[in-house]
Amino acid sequence: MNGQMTDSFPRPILSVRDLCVDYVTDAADFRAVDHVSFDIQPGEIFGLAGESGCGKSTIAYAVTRLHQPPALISKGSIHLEGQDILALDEKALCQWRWREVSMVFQNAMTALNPVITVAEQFRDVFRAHTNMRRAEIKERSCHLMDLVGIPPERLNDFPHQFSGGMRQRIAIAIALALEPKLIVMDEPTTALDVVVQQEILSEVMRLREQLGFSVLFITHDLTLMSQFCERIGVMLQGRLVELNTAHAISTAPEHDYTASLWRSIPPLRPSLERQKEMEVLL
Ligand SMILES: Nc1ncnc2c1ncn2[C@@H]1O[C@H](COP(=O)(O)OP(=O)(O)OP(=O)(O)O)[C@@H](O)[C@H]1O
Repeated sequence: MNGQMTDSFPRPILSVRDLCVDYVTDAADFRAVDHVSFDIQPGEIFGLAGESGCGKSTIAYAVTRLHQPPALISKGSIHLEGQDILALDEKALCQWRWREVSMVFQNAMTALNPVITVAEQFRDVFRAHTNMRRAEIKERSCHLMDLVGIPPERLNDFPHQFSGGMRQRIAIAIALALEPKLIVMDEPTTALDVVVQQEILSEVMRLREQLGFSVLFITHDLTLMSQFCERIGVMLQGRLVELNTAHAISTAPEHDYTASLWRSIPPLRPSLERQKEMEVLL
């Protein structure tokens, strides 16, 4: 497969090799992730695309070691900056999450605790992972709110007092709190309207420039993904069937399934250029 980028980047931040994840139940075993390998480079936004049920979220949970039974990693390896993630015990994992890798999921309401203020949610993360004092935590929380474009005065509000887009920005701010190397975003903007979606993703790109983190971005929306990601892996029934630059995936998909994903998106106002591309694919 193309798009490995080995020449320009000497060492990946995340390296997933030959990963297999099974759902093991009394009734049957089901292989949700089937021998998947990919790397994410420092500062790269890497996308995983594919239809519902192809195993994207299972990979997100495995990479963050948030997977729970019946999910079982039955084969392969995951390294973050050379560290073997599958070898970490629970205590090490607690230190590792947020500091090295953090997560933003689809529904911020489930990520944010509805009964405590946003300030308290920041405080929880800082208290669990740093020795920062109260004043320092407040200052850092204000800075993070500012970074994602929400007035710091709103720190004392509760999650339900914010719009869906603002809640997702707050989830991103908390994910950035300890300056992790990798942020896993699983359908982070799916529940939002397209304008807010674009705003938030532009914001993430800007923050990435500023802070240098990498992103594993998961969505079923290939159009959005191709605007946002440098490289894309396309999944089908647990397998990674194509991995390439976003440009190549959108202009010259190599796998029939990738081409069929594009065909399934109805263009609202296709440009002449796009019409020609579509004709080639069809
Ligand atoms: N707890 C579970 N027990 C058994 N099978 C599961 C479980 N969770 C997920 N699966 C199965 O694993 C496969 C991969 O699911 P996964 O959620 O990773 O897909 P996805 O690509 O993220 O889909 P979506 O975009 O709908 O979230 C699916 O076939 C799903 O039915």
